[in-house]
This record gives sequence, C-alpha cells and structure tokens, in this order.
Amino acid sequence: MAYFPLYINLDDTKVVVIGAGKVASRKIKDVLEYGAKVVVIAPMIDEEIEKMSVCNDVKIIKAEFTEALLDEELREGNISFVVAATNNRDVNIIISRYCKSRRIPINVVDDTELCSFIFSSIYKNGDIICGISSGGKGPVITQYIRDILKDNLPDNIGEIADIMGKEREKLKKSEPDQAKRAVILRELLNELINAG
Ligand SMILES: C[C@@]1(CC(=O)O)c2cc3[nH]c(cc4nc(cc5[nH]c(cc(n2)[C@H]1CCC(=O)O)[C@@](C)(CC(=O)O)[C@@H]5CCC(=O)O)C(CC(=O)O)=C4CCC(=O)O)c(CCC(=O)O)c3CC(=O)O
Ligand SMILES: NC(=O)C1=CN([C@@H]2O[C@H](COP(=O)(O)OP(=O)(O)OC[C@H]3O[C@@H](n4cnc5c(N)ncnc54)[C@H](O)[C@@H]3O)[C@@H](O)[C@H]2O)C=CC1
Repeated sequence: MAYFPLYINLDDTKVVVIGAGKVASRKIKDVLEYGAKVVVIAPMIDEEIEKMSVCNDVKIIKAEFTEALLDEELREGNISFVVAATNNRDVNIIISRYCKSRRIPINVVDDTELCSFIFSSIYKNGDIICGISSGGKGPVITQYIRDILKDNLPDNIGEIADIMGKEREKLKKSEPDQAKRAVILRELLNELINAG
C-alpha cells in the first residue's frame, strides 16, 4: 500500500534521533530546518552533528540506547517522532517496538517494516514543499523527480506563493463568492508566473 503524505508542524517540538552517524546527520539537518528541537542519543557522534550541537536546538546524550533514556525524554515532554538510525539492527528493532507500543511515530532507517512513517525527498522553495516518496523503492528515483521539479518550477515560486497568500486573505474579505475568488486567483497566478 502506498504511503499517505502528511505535512506536520515541527516548530518547537522535540524529535529524538538514536544513532549519530551519516544518516542521522542528514535527518537532523532536515528537521532543524523546520524548527524542531533535536535530542541525539549515541555513543559515537558524527563530526557534523557535533558542529550542529553548538546551536541550542541540538542536545547530545553520549550513551548507548536504553529504554530508560527514552522514558526520561517522554517525562520531560511530548516527542513528535523518533528516528532509529543506529547501525545495529537489534537495537533498531527494540526502539521500533518501544515507540509502536506507545504510539510514538517511528522511522527506522534500515527497515521500512519497522517504520510507522518514512522520510521523503524534499523540494523546498519558501513555503512550497513537495515531499516525494517511492514507498521505499529507492531514493535514487525520488531524487530524480525532485530534480525535475527544481529544474522546471520558477525559481521564485516560493515568493509567488507568499504574494498569492496575501492576496487570497484580502479577497476573502472583498469577494464573497468563492468560485469568483478562485478565478481571480488563477488569473493572478498566471500573471505572476508570466512576469518571471
Ligand atoms: C524507506 C526509507 C526509510 C527512511 O529513511 O525514512 C529509506 C531506507 C533506506 N535507504 C537506503 C539507502 C539510501 N538512502 C539514500 C537517501 C535517502 N533516503 C531517503 C529516504 C528513505 N530511505 C525512506 C524511503 C524513501 C522512499 O520513499 O523512497 C531520503 C529520501 C530522505 C532521507 O533519508 O532524508 C534520502 C534522500 C534525500 C534526498 O532527497 O537527497 C541514499 C542515497 C544518498 O545517500 O544519496 C541511499 C543509498 C542508495 C540506495 O541504496 O538506494 C537504504 C539501504 C541501506 C543499506 O543498503 O545499508 C534503506 C533501507 C532499505 O531500503 O531497506
Ligand atoms: N534510510 C536511509 O536513508 C539510509 C539508511 N542506511 C542505513 O542506516 C544505518 C546507519 O548508517 P550510518 O549513519 O552510515 O552508520 P554509522 O556507522 O555512520 O553510524 C551509526 C551510529 O549508530 C550509533 N550506535 C550504534 N549502536 C548504538 C546503540 N546501541 N545505541 C545508540 N546508538 C548506537 C553509533 O554510535 C553511530 O553514531 C545503517 O544500518 C545503514 O544500512 C544507510 C544509508 C541510507
């Protein structure tokens, strides 16, 4: 079954990443861009993650995973989701079970079956976000599609979206007919795109 795309607000919420190698580093960089606060648990920390931890949004716990550490994080506050990114399959399985039994969304980087959600390739331009998934069939495909979007969408599509958003708010007050609003907005979009 294909995965359903959701867009969640991570701003100021806690994401726990267990394992701190190259894959963890990529995922941490991604979620920081969306305002998450990250707690990293691992005995060995990749240099890139050490660098990221100088900002207040990354806390490092230099230790092997234990359930008690996650219990403690939960006691301190809600967790948006957990990423199990260790290179030890047995540990990843334990983390997946822990999270699933508590209904905490879980991503396990080495096994789709252990995940309750997966990451996508992201095209981002301002607030325009396209998450592309192949359902785990291969990031090479999703990266290919992401690059097609990047090469073909106007570079200013994020700015265009900002303008459209403001105009839409104004129109909601001045034009009561929703169908007419949609026509006006489509025309405006065409104008903005053609203006380049
Ligand atoms: C299921 C999923 C779970 C998840 O991680 O969420 C998963 C799983 C696995 N990835 C593996 C390998 C690689 N992953 C990448 C890259 C990315 N992988 C990402 C997502 C996902 N990877 C989820 C499904 C996404 C989908 O729907 O297709 C991206 C999109 C997002 C992100 O991770 O941030 C990010 C691209 C970011 C960007 O857009 O640039 C590269 C390429 C590279 O590094 O450039 C390689 C090497 C090439 C290759 O193997 O294809 C392996 C084998 C490990 C091994 O062999 O040991 C597994 C395990 C397995 O397949 O069982
Ligand atoms: N989903 C994806 O996009 C991809 C997934 N992978 C898979 O991801 C996994 C991790 O890959 P890398 O980051 O390259 O590995 P890595 O070897 O660079 O890092 C592994 C990390 O796990 C930590 N770790 C090991 N045992 C631990 C424990 N008991 N508790 C807490 N942390 C522990 C280590 O300290 C280290 O920080 C591999 O299994 C690999 O097959 C690899 C490429 C892409």
